[in-house]
Amino acid sequence: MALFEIRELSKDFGGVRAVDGLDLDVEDGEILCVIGPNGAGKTTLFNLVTGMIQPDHGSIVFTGQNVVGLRPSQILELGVARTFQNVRLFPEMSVLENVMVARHCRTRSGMLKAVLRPPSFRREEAETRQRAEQALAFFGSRLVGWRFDTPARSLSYANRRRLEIARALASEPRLLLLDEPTAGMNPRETTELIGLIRRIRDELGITIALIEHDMRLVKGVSERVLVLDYGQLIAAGGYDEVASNDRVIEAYLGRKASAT
Ligand SMILES: Nc1ncnc2c1ncn2[C@@H]1O[C@H](COP(=O)(O)OP(=O)(O)OP(=O)(O)O)[C@@H](O)[C@H]1O
Repeated sequence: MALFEIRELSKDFGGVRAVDGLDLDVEDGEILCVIGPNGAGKTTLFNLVTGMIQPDHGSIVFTGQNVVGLRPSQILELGVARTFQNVRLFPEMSVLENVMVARHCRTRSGMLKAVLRPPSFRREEAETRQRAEQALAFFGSRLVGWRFDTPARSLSYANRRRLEIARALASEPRLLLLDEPTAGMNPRETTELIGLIRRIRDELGITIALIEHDMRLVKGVSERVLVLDYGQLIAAGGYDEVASNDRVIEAYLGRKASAT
C-alpha cells in the first residue's frame, strides 16, 4: 500500500482550476520532487495535503485514512509535516524554543500543568528539549551550542530555512513536505541540503516530497519527479526521463532556459 494516495483531486479558485483531477501515489521511503512552471498548482497541492485548504473534489488518503476535512493540526499529528516557501518562524523566540514549540503535537500537558509544573510536566519538558536538540543536531554545527539561545530573527537566511526543517522534524513526521527548500541558498548550501535530505530519509526513515525550481537539487536528490502543468500531472519518472519528455520541455523546461 502507498503511504499516500490522492485520487481525482481538484481545487478551483474562482475561474482558475489550480489542481485538476489529480491521481498520485507516494510510496513509503521515497524522495519525490514536484516541479512545474509558475502557477502549475504545486503549492496548492501541498496546501490541500496538509489541510490548509479543502478540495472541491477527490480524496487524500494517508496510511489508509482519508484526511480530507481534517484540520492541519490533526494532519500534523497523523505524521505529515511541512515547510513553507516563505520561512515561518517565531522571530523573537530562540532557535531551541522554535523547535520545542513545534513538538506541541506530540506533548500532552495543558496550560494548567504548565503553570503548576508537576513532575510529569517537567519530564515531558525535558524530553521535548532533548528531542528538539536532536533535531537541531541533524544540521551539524550550524544550529547547536550557543545558537540554541539565539533569536531566530538573527540567523542567516540559510540557517532560518534549516531551522524550519528542524521544526518539521521535531514533530516526528512520516511524510515531510518541503516547499522550495533551497530558495535563497547559494550553490554550496544547496549541495549541502541535497546530502541532508538524503540523510533525513536514510537515517530517520522519513518519506520526502519537495517542490523545487532549482534543477541541481531536483536532479541530485529525487528518485521520482512529478511534473504539474495547469493543475494536471503531465509526466512522472526519473529525472532524465522527465527532462527529455516533449510535453515537459514544452510546458516547463522550454519556458525555463536554466533547467538543464
Ligand atoms: N488563494 C488563492 N486564491 C486565488 N487563486 C489562487 C490561490 N492560490 C493559488 N491560486 C492560483 O492557483 C494557481 C496555482 O497556484 P500555485 O501557487 O499552487 O502554483 P505553484 O505551482 O505553486 O506556483 P509557483 O511555482 O509560482 O509557486 C495559480 O493560477 C494561482 O494564481
